[in-house]
Amino acid sequence: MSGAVVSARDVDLTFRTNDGPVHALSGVNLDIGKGEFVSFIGPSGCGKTTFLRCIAGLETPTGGKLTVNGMSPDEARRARAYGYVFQAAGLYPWRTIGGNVRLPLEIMGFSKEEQARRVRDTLELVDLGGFEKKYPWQLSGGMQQRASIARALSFDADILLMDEPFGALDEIVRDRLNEELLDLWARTGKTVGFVTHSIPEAVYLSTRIVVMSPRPGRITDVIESPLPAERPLDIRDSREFIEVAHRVREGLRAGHIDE
Ligand SMILES: Nc1ncnc2c1ncn2[C@@H]1O[C@H](COP(=O)(O)OP(=O)(O)OP(=O)(O)O)[C@@H](O)[C@H]1O
Repeated sequence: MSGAVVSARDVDLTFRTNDGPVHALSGVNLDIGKGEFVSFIGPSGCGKTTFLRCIAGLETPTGGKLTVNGMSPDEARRARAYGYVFQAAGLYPWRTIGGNVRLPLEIMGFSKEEQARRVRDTLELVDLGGFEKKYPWQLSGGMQQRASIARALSFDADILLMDEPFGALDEIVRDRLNEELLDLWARTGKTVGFVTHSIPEAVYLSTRIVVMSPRPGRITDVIESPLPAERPLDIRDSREFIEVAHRVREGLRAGHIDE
């Protein structure tokens, strides 16, 4: 697909370790179009994080070609093409929530007025309007993760990369954040790359689900979601949802048998 936001062609990555080479990614081919929500799912060690880090220019493939917005990932990183959300919220405890969200804006040299406006707007966007002056420890785990999403959105990059952002949260909070994330995605039109271990989370959120398997890390299935854009939580009881979840599970199982 020309004009893809992310384009991967035969991407390979082998880590050299003291225990010998680790083939983390093998022959990865994938295009991610503008505005897609693409989830990566697979067992531990299948290379999900590694692939996300390659897109972010934080790891360099040892083979193949990878472009982000038509540039090398490293150029895209320097052009601030993406915001990145980690599994742990990673907020600085000595900064307020507003101060944390402001940090990338300070580093990028936005004016004081622009910083203030963007902090206010992005905190509103993640429903943390009244919490700018609070410290991270004063917020629940789910609220901290929303603040870390606000930090990744504050400079309005078109791409949002999320590495198991809700993995450490309980089921109910996770459900709510999933709903909020879908709403945010619909309102902002970002292109999202999302790593998860959870089949329901992947199926609920994604326009496409990329199933991966380990040793070597590779793509075993890519599933186009038939679900409508509008997704209330109880869509998880629908036949379409259960069918997609079933196909993901089959993909995971097939990858396992291949090992
Ligand atoms: N910097 C590194 N040096 C050496 N090996 C690495 C490095 N980073 C990752 N690996 C190895 O590459 C493989 C893929 O790791 P990766 O973290 O991408 O998997 P993952 O699918 O994200 O797993 P998890 O779900 O546990 O986070 C694993 O075998 C891992 O041990």
